[in-house]
Amino acid sequence: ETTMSNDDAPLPEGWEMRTSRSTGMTYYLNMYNKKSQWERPEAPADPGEIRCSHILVKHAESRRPSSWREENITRTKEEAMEILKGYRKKIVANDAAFVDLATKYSDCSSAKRGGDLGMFGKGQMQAPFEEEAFKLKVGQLSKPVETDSGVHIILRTA
Ligand SMILES: O=C(N[C@H](Cc1nc2ccccc2[nH]1)C(=O)O)c1cc2ccccc2s1
Repeated sequence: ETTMSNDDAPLPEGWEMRTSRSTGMTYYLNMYNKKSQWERPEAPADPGEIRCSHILVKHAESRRPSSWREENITRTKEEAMEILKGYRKKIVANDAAFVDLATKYSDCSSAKRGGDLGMFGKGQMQAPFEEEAFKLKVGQLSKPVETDSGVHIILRTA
């Protein structure tokens, strides 16, 4: 064995270890695209597409300062950030469910789907949103993210 093999370390996200039925050799399966490789992966598998929900709080400088819940949104960006941090605190403290706050308060039309945006790949969402979303592990909640639409918190669901 020339290189140090860390077979007991956990595999990076999105990979699973398999044993070849014919040779008994260990190989690695990318759970997103079902491709296999002999080499132990060093980095998370590229998910290609992920699924997220979000809570958006718009403000006066939002690209479209209007939503299903408020025809003319006048709060400042700072106020929007404070409101959103309040929601994040409740979710983290388990005082409120993400989906309930999204349904009641998100200024995105996805509020009707509990904040769910469905599956998306790179190049579909505004860059700051995409950048933060693709960093998240499944089940992880982002810090507040600013886009031209307003201020968001993102929950990766798949
Ligand atoms: O862009 C949308 N809605 C905008 C607000 C908004 N801006 C966003 C920017 C990034 C990610 C989600 C975002 N939602 C609006 O309602 O003014 C979307 C609504 C929905 C609804 C269902 C699935 C995807 C989407 S994307």
